[in-house]
Amino acid sequence: MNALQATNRNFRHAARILGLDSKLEKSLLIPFREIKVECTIPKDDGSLVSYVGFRVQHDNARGPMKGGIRYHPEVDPDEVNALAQLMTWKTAVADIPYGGAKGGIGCNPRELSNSELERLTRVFTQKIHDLIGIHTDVPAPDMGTNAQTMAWILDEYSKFHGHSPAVVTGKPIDLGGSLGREAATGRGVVFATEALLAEHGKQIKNMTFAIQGFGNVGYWASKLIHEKGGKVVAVSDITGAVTNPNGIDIQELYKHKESTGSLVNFQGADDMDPNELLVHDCDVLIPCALGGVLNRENAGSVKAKFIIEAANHPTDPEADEILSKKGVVILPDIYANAGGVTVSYFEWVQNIQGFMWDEDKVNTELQRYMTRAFHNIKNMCKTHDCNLRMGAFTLGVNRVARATLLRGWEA
Ligand SMILES: NC(=O)C1=CN([C@@H]2O[C@H](COP(=O)(O)OP(=O)(O)OC[C@H]3O[C@@H](n4cnc5c(N)ncnc54)[C@H](OP(=O)(O)O)[C@@H]3O)[C@@H](O)[C@H]2O)C=CC1
Ligand SMILES: O=C(O)CCC(=O)C(=O)O
Repeated sequence: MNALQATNRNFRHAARILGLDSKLEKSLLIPFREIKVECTIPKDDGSLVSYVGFRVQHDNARGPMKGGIRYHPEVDPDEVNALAQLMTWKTAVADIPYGGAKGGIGCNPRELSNSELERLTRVFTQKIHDLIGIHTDVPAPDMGTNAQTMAWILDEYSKFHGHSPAVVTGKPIDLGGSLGREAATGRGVVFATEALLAEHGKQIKNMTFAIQGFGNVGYWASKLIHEKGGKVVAVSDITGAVTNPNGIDIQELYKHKESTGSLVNFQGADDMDPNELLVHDCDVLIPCALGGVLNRENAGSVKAKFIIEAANHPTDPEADEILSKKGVVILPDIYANAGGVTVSYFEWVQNIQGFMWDEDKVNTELQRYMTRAFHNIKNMCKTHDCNLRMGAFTLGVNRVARATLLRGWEA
């Protein structure tokens, strides 16, 4: 089952629980608009290379569509569709006034120079500039993209539409980015973890964590967990994995990766097989990289008691079933990683107001939104006697369904 089939299945399950009308269900599932563009750029050596870029705008019943842009070799239309749909439910779970979208380019950013990445981003923006906008669709970073990518989109978009900082979020502070946005997804993951653990009479301090991915989300989540006294006993990235049963010093590991480009051969930990990361002995597993990493092959061997889905759709439905039978508690992506889009919303609000918040205000508001969403999900779990994933899906789908019905269908 691919990402789209899995996401559709979860949506349909939620629609059944909510007793949605079948026509409304169908209309919520079909994307508002799917964009596919060809992007040809000259490489640094003068040769031409073509890439395919996608933007799927899933739903706008609750507000402008919102979601990241991913640069990764495995980007495909079904995955972007699934990720766009997840954004619709995520923004509704977080109760921010947005719909959902996602974009991506099938490329390997590691194999492109900075100037090639800039040309590719500008060509992609030229192709989609009339379909995105402050009140229509607002992109942000995702895997393989960052604040610099957003700066190029902002600059290219502004050539057509005038200076428009609110057209993207996750941009550099000097161009109107928000304090706290870079750390926001990881910080939100930590607030979500704290809310979940508190329900189980536990806290981060002294619990053990295994973290897959050491990019934006993985780095910030592991750094903040380490600062709160949690023991990060294993970390992996695309280059390998390291482990230390006494806890890894995350800042030292970060410096090591900065200087060597890799996690391996770090003095403060032992190298380990990266395939072992997801089944490593720990209390809490946090996937922060690719989708579909937990599947029927490895789910039975997972030792963690809690899984926090910082990545999007890291658990496929078969793994979901195996893990819940084992009693593993899964905090779903559409809630666990919503801190990023929540602070993106704060950034957009600041741009529109022309007023900058200090970082404490951003973090305090983020915690309030994450805690409120957790309690709303728990209420749905009680009402519908369902797990946290269905609690989050029913919460999000119900909000979008209500907004859609209120708008009405008259042509
Ligand atoms: N950025 C954000 O605000 C948000 C991101 N997310 C989700 O979080 C996840 C991570 O995104 P983000 O941190 O932004 O992306 P980044 O590109 O910053 O980091 C991705 C990380 O995953 C690692 N990685 C890639 N492939 C593998 C692999 N096969 N095994 C182990 N590690 C791997 C990369 O390794 P290396 O460092 O070696 O390249 C990198 O450390 C994605 O699923 C994304 O959709 C969700 C909400 C918001
Ligand atoms: O910050 C945003 O707008 C979107 C972040 C994102 O792509 C995600 O939550 O998956």
